[in-house]
Amino acid sequence: MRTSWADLAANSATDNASSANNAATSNASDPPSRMAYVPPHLRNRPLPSTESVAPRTYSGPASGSGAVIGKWSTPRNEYRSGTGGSSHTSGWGNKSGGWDRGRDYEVNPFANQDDTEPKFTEQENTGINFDAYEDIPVETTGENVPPPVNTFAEIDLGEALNQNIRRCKYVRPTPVQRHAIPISLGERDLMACAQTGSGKTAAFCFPIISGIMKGQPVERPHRGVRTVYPLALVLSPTRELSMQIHEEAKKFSYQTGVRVVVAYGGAPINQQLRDLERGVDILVATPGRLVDLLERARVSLQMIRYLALDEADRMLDMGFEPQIRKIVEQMDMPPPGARQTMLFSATFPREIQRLASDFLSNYIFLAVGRVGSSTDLIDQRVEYVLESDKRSHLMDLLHAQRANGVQGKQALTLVFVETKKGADALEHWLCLNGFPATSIHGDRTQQEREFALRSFKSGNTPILVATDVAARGLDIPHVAHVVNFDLPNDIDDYVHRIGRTGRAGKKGLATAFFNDNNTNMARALADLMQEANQEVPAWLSRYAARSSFGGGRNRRSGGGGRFGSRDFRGEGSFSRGGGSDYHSAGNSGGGYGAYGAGYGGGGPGVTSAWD
Ligand SMILES: Nc1ncnc2c1ncn2[C@@H]1O[C@H](COP(=O)(O)OP(=O)(O)OP(=O)(O)O)[C@@H](O)[C@H]1O
Repeated sequence: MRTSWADLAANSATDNASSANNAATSNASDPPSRMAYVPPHLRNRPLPSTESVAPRTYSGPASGSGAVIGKWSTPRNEYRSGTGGSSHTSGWGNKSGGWDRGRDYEVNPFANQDDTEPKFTEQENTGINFDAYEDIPVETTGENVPPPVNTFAEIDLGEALNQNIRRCKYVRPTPVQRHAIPISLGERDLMACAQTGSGKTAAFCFPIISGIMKGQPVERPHRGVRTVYPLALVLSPTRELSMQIHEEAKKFSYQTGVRVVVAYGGAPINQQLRDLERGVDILVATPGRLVDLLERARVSLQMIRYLALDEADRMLDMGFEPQIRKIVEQMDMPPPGARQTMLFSATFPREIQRLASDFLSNYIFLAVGRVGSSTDLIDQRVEYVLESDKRSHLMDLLHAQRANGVQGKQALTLVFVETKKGADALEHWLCLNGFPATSIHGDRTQQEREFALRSFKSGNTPILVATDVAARGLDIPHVAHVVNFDLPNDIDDYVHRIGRTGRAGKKGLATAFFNDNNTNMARALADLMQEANQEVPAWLSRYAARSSFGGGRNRRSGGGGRFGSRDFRGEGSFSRGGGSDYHSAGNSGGGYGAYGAGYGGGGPGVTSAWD
């Protein structure tokens, strides 16, 4: 018999919360344990003059992008409890270590974790359940596919990078890494689809860093003194994801001589310009801010050798496609074939694959698991909840979860809602009812967004109410429970949302509230759950049967079995368990039949806050 959701949440919380609590208490200079709640309508007001808030000051050497200090000169009142500390997360703190590079100085990205959180980190990456991935079917399509590897040692990534992989405590490559890294090192273009939390970031970062380390030294043109010429560009759809990729890439490139800089919107551009001027090999950016930098001629893409699009399907959907085309096709970036292009996501609708092929040259398609499938590490629940009952139902979940949690602590719970207003309202209501919640959405300032995320990650505010701005890519270690308070209109968005838990081989729980407003999702949801070996409630199957011929933004509805709809080019070969015996499997049918217009949109007031 199944255990109840509350037991499950408690179980994942036992793993998660204790470490989260460690994280929350591990650093004596962290902000006080709970920030003062400020209702949404009172946010963004200047602090009373009596309030003393220590300004952030950068006391480290003039340097690297890691030392982004003093970004925000006017702390908001929400920061009251947070500004005193100096080292709550990387990026703000004054860390030590690293090497000199001219007048420059590289911050040691491992300093914090080595000093204060050894157990936390160790548990993090050695706790990965590789057995969970062993049986995942892998499919590759394309000419002369380089064979996969089983260990990092088999790949010649360079000693400095290998050393960082050890520092990250990555013992073995994950399946997507086993396949994608040799393909990229073989200088092939790649479209890669692998489940959420399966290590795609490293899969594109390692070959880029290694390639830059080993490549011929480059003579950058002297177009303008202030124009910089990165060798690699990594684009991602949200600011927080760009920041996260930047943090990861800095760890991987520590002491390799490869310099990584991030540029994203909502933050003062001057600091980013200064970081760029100190030199950049890999630029991680959101599209809007990059276009700004290109138009100011502060960045040239002329020397780009590597282009990586994370969450590539999102980057090429209607919202972003024009900006991406501008960056990739209308500026000075070398064309496909003259650069190496890597596209990564957990979902890849057929139409987006077709668009994406414009950016690629003779590419290899790699699918680890079914395209767009969720990992079966996530226990998925769907409950029928009327709109008017959602709040009380959520409260019941949270109460039970707290009762079952470690030392009565709330496990980290991420609650997705449809609108920004809805996020504010739910956060307010939760706080009024004694649940420590914060929120992240596109109407909050970047400063507030970053603070909310830090507060959630540290466990100070263990409930985060979010719009889809937090749906993709964010790797928050101890999220025990994802609640789809409002279901999205697109099954791929659901896949990304629930993928914020059950990461890196760990188990997680996802609960969705379903009612008659969500009938267009019934079939896709039931199919997805079935595919991930989840129990599909009989009532949901009935809705699914009824809505089989309905429309909705359900891109799977023509889909066939596990190997349905993969490489849109239509040919296929796959291997099971990642072995090297590639053989033709043909195309087992299906396709993303009903994919159509409207992807990524949303009605008035229903925007989901993408950057
Ligand atoms: N080889 C490895 N060994 C151990 N841990 C790893 C390994 N590779 C990646 N990880 C860890 O797994 C977690 C998930 O990785 P990552 O964020 O890259 O996933 P992802 O596939 O990009 O997920 P998403 O689809 O949600 O963006 C991270 O915490 C990362 O540090």
